[in-house]
Amino acid sequence: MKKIVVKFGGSNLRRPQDIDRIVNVVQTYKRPLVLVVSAFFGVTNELVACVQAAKEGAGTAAALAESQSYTLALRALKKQIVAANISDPAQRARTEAALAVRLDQLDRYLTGIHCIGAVPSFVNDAILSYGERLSSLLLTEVLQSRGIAAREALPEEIGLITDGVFGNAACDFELSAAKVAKALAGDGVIVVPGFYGVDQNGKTTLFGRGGSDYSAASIAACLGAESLDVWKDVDGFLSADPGTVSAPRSIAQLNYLEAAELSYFGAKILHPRTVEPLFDRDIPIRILNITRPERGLQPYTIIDDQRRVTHDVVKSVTSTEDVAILKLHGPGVGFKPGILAQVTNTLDQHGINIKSVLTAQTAINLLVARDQLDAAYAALVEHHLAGVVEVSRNAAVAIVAVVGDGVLDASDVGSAIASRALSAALAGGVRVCLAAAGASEVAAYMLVHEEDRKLALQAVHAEFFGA
Ligand SMILES: Nc1ncnc2c1ncn2[C@@H]1O[C@H](COP(=O)(O)OP(=O)(O)O)[C@@H](O)[C@H]1O
Ligand SMILES: N[C@@H](CC(=O)OP(=O)(O)O)C(=O)O
Repeated sequence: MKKIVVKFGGSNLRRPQDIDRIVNVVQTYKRPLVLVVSAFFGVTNELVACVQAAKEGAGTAAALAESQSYTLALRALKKQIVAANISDPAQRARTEAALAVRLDQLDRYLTGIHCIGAVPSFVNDAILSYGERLSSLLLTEVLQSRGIAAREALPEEIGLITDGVFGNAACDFELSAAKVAKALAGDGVIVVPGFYGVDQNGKTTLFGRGGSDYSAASIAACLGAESLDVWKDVDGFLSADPGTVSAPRSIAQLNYLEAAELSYFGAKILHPRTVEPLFDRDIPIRILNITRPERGLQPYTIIDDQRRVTHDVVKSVTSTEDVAILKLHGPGVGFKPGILAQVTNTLDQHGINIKSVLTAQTAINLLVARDQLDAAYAALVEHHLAGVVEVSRNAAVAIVAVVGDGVLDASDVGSAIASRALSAALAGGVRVCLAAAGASEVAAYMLVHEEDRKLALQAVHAEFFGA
């Protein structure tokens, strides 16, 4: 029987008693499972803050004291969770002892960076993985205490090998697939901490923030799983971020392309690369809501390869501020051959990814991640590109995208979608800097002034889904 890979994230782990809901879900499946689990809500952010304080304090006593007070708070939180979920005193003591071993490891890493006054990338990734390492241990122990045959399997033990890029790794399927499948064979429930794999030397490499979705997708791909079931705290993929738009609609089905574009353009519900490993393996992603136990295992959203153009074409509207514009000005930059090649080579040498390129006769617009803007600007200014008279940058922008199969269709409805979105934004008073349609079959986007992001999202959502 094929396995189901089930992912529980921080949205399912907010309070100590939330573990109970997870145990109930696991029992509902009544079959062997691979669980991928994230850190408790907020824990990774705290670890990031600890590392940041260490970097800034560069080995000072104050920064060390801050780290120690954080790990003490984490110990207290874990004790609370154990007390809320394990009633047998002997097992409680055993779990606390096992957690203490892991917390001691974390303490040693944190003390180490204070001693050397620096945070090497491999240590950074190791430290940030502890939220997940604590959750997987804890969940395994709680499942065992409820009579469920469960065991923990760490990425370094099962051979989840990455390309070795610290902070933003990708899974190496050639090296991982067979080993992971073998290690995760067999009955029972196997709990794997998400968020990281290991390089070929066994060093922890993170999959980027929110990366447990991608861990789970990678494991599902290695196993040729029946499905990847992702449990969240909302009714599946929604027509917009519920934090910005009131009463967005639940989307019953998305195809892989649509889901990939939505995550790329900022829909926070899935890590941007979650769909990648599943695309050509035909493994569906099912999104379920842990706060609605009455629905059992019925998903709200299924993401698969079915390409369906709905009557209203647009399935979701999304936005992100993780973007900036780099503009190369020159009287004939759009005309001269070779400039773009030089630009991409230069940025590539500095490890900068170009999200999009829009050219005109007198300007080349490059969209890059906001945190790479300054490095990209410096690299291009330093390179002195022939024909470029000025390089300018603008970080005060946001992307708003409409996504749905058929958005760029030549039919009347499809071709009207991008202009409807743009008109709705403009009519709502949004300052639009740039618009693009055609780069993807299923998405069109516009760049707006960052202060107008919410307004734009609300106006465009209202245009397609009603106010
Ligand atoms: N289009 C969207 N559809 C559904 N949820 C969204 C969307 N955009 C943003 N979200 C947010 O994503 C959250 C779930 O994702 P996340 O917090 O990353 O879960 P987890 O931590 O479990 O991985 C929801 O609580 C919701 O606020
Ligand atoms: N805990 C990590 C990884 C992760 O994926 O978390 P979540 O599943 O809660 O998005 C983070 O916060 O980045």
